[in-house]
Amino acid sequence: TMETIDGLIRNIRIATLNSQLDTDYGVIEDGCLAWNDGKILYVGPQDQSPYPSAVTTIDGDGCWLTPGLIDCHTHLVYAGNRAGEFEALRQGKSYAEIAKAGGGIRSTVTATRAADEADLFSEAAKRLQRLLAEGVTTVEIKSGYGLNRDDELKMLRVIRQLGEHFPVEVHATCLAAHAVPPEFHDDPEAYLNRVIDEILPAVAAENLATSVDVFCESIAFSADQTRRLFRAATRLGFKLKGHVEQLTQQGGTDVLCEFNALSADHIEFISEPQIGRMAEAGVTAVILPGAFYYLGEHQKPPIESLRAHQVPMAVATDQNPGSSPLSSLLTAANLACVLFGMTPAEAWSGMTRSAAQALGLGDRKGQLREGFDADLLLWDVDHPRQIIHEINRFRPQRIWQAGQERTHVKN
Ligand SMILES: O=C(O)CC[C@@H]1NC(=O)NC1=O
Ligand SMILES: [Fe+3]
Repeated sequence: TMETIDGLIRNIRIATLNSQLDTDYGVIEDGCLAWNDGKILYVGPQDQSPYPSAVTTIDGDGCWLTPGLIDCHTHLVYAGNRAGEFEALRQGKSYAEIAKAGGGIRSTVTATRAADEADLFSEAAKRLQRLLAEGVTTVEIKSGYGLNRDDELKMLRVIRQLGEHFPVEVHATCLAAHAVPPEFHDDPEAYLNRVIDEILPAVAAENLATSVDVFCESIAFSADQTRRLFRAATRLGFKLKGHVEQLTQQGGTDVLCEFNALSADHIEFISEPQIGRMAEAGVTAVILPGAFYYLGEHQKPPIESLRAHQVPMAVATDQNPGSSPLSSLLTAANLACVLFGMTPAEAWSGMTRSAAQALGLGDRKGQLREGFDADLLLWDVDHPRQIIHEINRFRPQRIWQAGQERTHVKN
């Protein structure tokens, strides 16, 4: 007899998100899904299921089942807040002016350096729980507010602890190349040497991050400096991503394509040839409408061109205190549609299949497919598009992370 499997959900409509086309949800009506040991065994029409029952058999009562949500770009570990800049931004001061005046990233660096691991953990935990309540089952969290070896390691240890403490898969990214810290007196080259010679090796030695990221911008690091950073990061075995073409055109996207990086993030100022290179190099776009919205930017990322080149488009919160104080991935998805013209189906792909690709997880997450991780959300809606349409309205009825149901997540 078939040994009993862990779980089975029946009487459901399923949005598998398993078609490479962003235009549809990969819908299965009258479906069921079975899992064992945290992996999906069967997903398909109920009347073809080889599994009649399981240890846990659930009647989905006609609800929709989707993959768990993936927030593939956050800076949610930091101390303090930047509410004081809110008025200045609204009065027309630019993000770059605030940064040049010693505000911006540097003020969060000061607060984060002064905080200990316990404080950083407890502050970040509150923000992470907001994402978990929406059904986020995988999250990427960056360092980048330490900007020296000890404080970058401190941040990355907190990021690891968050993954150990909460029912979510955390992927850590080292963003030591986020800004030039005050002690380097605006000398990016000197600080970059410190990142390459001291910080990245220490992070690799403790295995505290799988990817390296960079802020390639007029107020941070150039394309050539990005190339130098990526050479070192590649030698140390890191995967690569970058904040590129966010406020100006710096050529960062070209460097990402040279290195077949995982993702190009922001890309409001990307050019048509750069999009073509992304398609050839298999680089995923990460669309971050929270920063565009909060900073009052005007240049939108070229969604139509990305769509025409079939570049996968992820959507993420970019949760950070200075440019995107947004702790809702569903709101980010709504903004991507309303501000940038993404469709709800593209936004759903952006929070699942394409977000997995942006983290190099496209072979096991972001779709309801046999052999993939059993990260599942059950929603009481008539169609998944409602979840993107109504702002801050819906939460999953039930959440499974690697086949384990989350019993409670404080909202
Ligand atoms: O302002 C902050 O604290 C982070 C800003 C954030 N980092 C980056 O590279 N681009 C951004 O918008
Ligand atoms: Fe960011």
